[in-house]
Amino acid sequence: MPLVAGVDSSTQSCKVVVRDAETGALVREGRAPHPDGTEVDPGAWWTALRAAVDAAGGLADVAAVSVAGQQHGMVCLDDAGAVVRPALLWNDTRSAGAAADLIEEAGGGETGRRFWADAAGSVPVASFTATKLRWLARHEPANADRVAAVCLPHDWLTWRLAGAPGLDALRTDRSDASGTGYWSPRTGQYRTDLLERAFGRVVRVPTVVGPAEPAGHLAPGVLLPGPDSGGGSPGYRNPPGDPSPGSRTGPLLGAGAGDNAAAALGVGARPGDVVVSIGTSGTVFAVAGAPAADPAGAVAGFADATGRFLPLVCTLNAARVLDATARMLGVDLDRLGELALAAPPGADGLVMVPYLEGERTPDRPTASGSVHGLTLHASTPAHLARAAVEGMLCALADGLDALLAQGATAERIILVGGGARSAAVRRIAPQVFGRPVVVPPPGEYVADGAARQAAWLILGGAAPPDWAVTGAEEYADTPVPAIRARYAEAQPHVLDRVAASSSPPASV
Ligand SMILES: Nc1ncnc2c1ncn2[C@@H]1O[C@H](COP(=O)(O)OP(=O)(O)O)[C@@H](O)[C@H]1O
Ligand SMILES: O=C(CO)[C@@H](O)[C@H](O)COP(=O)(O)O
Repeated sequence: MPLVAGVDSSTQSCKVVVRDAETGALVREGRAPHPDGTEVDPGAWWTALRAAVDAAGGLADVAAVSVAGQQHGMVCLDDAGAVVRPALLWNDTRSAGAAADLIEEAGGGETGRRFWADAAGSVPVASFTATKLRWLARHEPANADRVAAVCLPHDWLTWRLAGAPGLDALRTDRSDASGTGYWSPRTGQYRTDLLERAFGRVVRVPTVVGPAEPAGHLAPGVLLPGPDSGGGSPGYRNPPGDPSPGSRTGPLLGAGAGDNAAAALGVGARPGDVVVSIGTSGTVFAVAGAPAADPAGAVAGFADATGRFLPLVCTLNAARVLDATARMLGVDLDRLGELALAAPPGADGLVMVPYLEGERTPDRPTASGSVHGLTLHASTPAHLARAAVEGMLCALADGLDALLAQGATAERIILVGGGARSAAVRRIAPQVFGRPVVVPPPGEYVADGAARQAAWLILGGAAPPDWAVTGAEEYADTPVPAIRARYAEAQPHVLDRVAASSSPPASV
């Protein structure tokens, strides 16, 4: 009964699961929080990973570990392997202007968007690593000059687990490489010309390893309790010039994956499935046999973690819309759900357009959220709670339409992520999507997908081991098209954000 571990280093927290490699049975798990913010010292992820591993009872008995993580975040390393500046995360919108510039420089408009969709699978938006590199080159030239390598959150954590053994040992996988903007899902190769276009020069990037290939070995002692070297300056554990990714005797490290690709692996998504994930981001994605290239920019043409493809739509505003609305109403998430279900479908015309962090799909990086249709009758906590759930789901339903327009089929819609723990979300989703949704039991499907990849690595074979996901429940209801119609009317009418006040609001 070999054991394997999977890690999900996501936006809000780090989760670790330890599972039986053959059956997939859960043996133990742990988690630890991440700091808030869209700019984070990678050292905080390392600290959280160590704490989550500790809470999961350690990794002394596992045969392999894979790390999945939030996509796109820019982790820049200098020649000595130290982090150059805090990572800019996928939901940091400061590089929106850089995205527009990259499209303009490629011919602008439809020509520029088509260039990027064909070359990198996706049209640049502020989320992608390439645009963050452009921002760094323009706004922090001294930091840009120090960059010797750029990698992603999961690449960096895998490298730290290997003992930070030199920049040559950086590894990534297809799914996360496909979110950089300088890797082609169609050819499976880096486009260093696009990296140079974005950053002004070519820097080192992680080697892309196949879905069931090793990325190194867990370095002895790297997770033992004791002083943590943090993220700033891990330094080299191996002599400079020794490119071996860590010790050759510890548990194997898997290639890892972007968190959405890992979720697809964790829920066992197959062609015909559309997964809707409601975490910090809202994502709608499908497993596909061919790469997507959407010049409109709504669908990102990512690769998956099995050798196939993962066309995906992402919104910046999902579970935190519920957090924010619960905060406004002074209730917890369970009560928010009860309130939402107490109001009628359509919330008597009250609509929330939930662009609380700007928005990525549609591309409205400077937008703020809005509430429309206020009347005396609809001015109740229940109506606002309902409008929040419906608005968040309407944005995802628009994503589903975009995915279907790119040729995906939705024989089954699978709902996952922290937001799927809400009974209101599960029950309102079929009304908004116009189709039933399947909800697997609450779980950490990104970490599970990473663990399944680790099991594939040690068991071998042409496909990952069969780990049955049992106990899924179907939620069905009569579609209520009026909810989306009213949302479509309200959606274009939002204000731009104003700069946040530096002082906290006075307590009431
Ligand atoms: N019972 C619940 N009802 C509604 N939302 C929930 C519930 N439990 C957790 N969440 C939401 O889950 C979110 C975290 O989801 P998760 O998928 O772990 O995010 P991420 O992977 O982006 O860190 C939180 O913002 C929280 O609002
Ligand atoms: O940017 C994307 C996908 O393109 C996001 O899905 C991030 O990968 C963050 O994921 P979560 O932390 O919300 O799971």
